[in-house]
Amino acid sequence: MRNIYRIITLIPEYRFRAVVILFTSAVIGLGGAIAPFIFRHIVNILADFSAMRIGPTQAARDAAIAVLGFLALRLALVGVSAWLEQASDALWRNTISTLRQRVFDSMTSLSIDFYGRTRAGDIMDRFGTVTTITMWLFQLSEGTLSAILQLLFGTVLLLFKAPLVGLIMALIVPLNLYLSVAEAGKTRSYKREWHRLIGVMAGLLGEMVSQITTVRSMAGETGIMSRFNAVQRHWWAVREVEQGVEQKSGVVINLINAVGSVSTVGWVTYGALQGRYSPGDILLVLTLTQAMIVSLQPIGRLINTTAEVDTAAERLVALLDERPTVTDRPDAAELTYIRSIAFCGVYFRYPDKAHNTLEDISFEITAGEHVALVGASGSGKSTIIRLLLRFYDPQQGRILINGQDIRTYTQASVRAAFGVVLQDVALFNDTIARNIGWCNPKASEADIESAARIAHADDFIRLLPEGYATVAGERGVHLSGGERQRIAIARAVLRDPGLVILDEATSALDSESERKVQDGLSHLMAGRMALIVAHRLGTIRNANRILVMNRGKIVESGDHGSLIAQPHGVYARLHALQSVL
Ligand SMILES: Nc1ncnc2c1ncn2[C@@H]1O[C@H](COP(=O)(O)OP(=O)(O)OP(=O)(O)O)[C@@H](O)[C@H]1O
Repeated sequence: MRNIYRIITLIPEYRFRAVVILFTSAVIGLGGAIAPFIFRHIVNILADFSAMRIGPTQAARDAAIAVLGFLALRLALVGVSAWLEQASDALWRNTISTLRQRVFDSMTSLSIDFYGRTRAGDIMDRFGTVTTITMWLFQLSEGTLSAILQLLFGTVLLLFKAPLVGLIMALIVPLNLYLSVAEAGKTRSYKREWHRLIGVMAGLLGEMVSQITTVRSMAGETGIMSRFNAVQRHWWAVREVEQGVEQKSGVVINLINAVGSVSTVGWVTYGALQGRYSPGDILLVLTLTQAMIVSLQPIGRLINTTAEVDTAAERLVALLDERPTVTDRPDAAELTYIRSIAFCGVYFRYPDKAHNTLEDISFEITAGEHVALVGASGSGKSTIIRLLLRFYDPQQGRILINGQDIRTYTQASVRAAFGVVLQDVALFNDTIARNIGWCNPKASEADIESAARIAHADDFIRLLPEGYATVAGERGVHLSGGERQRIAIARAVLRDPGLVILDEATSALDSESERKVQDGLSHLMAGRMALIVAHRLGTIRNANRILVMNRGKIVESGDHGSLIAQPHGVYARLHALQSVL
């Protein structure tokens, strides 16, 4: 219950309404428990009438009053139940939406390293448990408390009316609860394991769907299917063992209840033959004990589901307990403009790596300057950009913006001041217009179209079936690599950034597309500071400074002319190689 309790503490605002619903459902349950007393009263009236202890008029009047009382009770229960159903559903909608929102907010605030080590499918699976948990909470609030109260009430009443029957029930009820709790304890580790396996399966499915082109093109379906089947078989085996434990405990509980049920019927019948009970009493005791035994079963099942829901909640709590590794200082200021950027002796190691990815990186970009990063694959160029975007903080050294440590500014304002065009352009399943303006909600249609014109995207957008209203992304129109890049450039233009960050696409575009992309980029970068990760040296000839990287270090620095003049330099070698190609 620890994890479910943690989840409940996340939504304290609904506590009062939940208590009212719990109380009302208890009242309904107790209302239902009054019925056997009315039946008892009616049977006693009929017995008195049969034995001629009362006349027909009085019997008819008393019976009519009792039936009317029963009618009033049922009508009241119908009314209160209708209110309860509506109130419970409203509360369920509120809690589920609030919890979903909290999980979503928490996911959006986590640092990038979390997404590097957690599979998307696994996150989706944990997100889905919000529904399981809230459904369970309402199952609990709707019937359980009243069932427990009925059991208590029934046992106490039986202890007075038929002490031996009461005693039997006083043993059966706690024994049932004890065995159900013990069963839940024994099966907990299995439940935890199969929930984990469901997460793994969801992860595999997510991976397969997002990488479908790679999987298809390499005929990798069999490979991924056999990985999935192996996890599925493991899940099957765990579930089978768990079911075995549950079954054993279920048989023991049912046997105890059967013995209890038969002995109460036997004892009451014996008592009646001895003349100790009136017909009404017999009916009352038998109805009560049978109702109690019947209600024990769902309570047992609920204890079992509680354990299951608690393990699901454990996975959700673990997700919610994740804290961003990169956070804003409480006194962080808003960055409103950029005058200069500087890396000063920066060392950086990825959390899961044993060695430094960047070592002693120092460089500066001042107003209007274009600085390019070149070097072999894996030399750390993109990592520099990731640090600038504050996906990670360096372990040593400082990154300065306008002479101030980057950590003195809020992350959002730093990122908002950048116009980023990365290699992989992600398009959302939305219109082209919204894809361009998605992080500038205030941008008008005219602003979006003007940005698209600067990025040389307007011409191809207008040729799409619905122009700017055409849906792109996962289920939308397919755009080529060059077109996606131009969308990304339009996005960056719209932001009017202080610094343009460009991770140049590795795959070559056709010359027409390349020219348009380059043209768009030139417009974007004109008069602005820019940091460019370059794969093709031809595109950075005019950069003010080129930083050549090798194994996490800057090994050469200068403009194209000065670097090319070093015949044994890394840049000159790279340049010679690309010229040959
Ligand atoms: N999220 C990550 N976690 C751990 N290691 C990483 C991560 N991202 C990159 N690396 C490692 O850091 C090193 C530098 O990677 P980086 O992406 O910065 O290289 P790069 O110079 O941009 O390469 P490329 O030109 O191929 O894009 C590589 O060894 C890479 O494996």
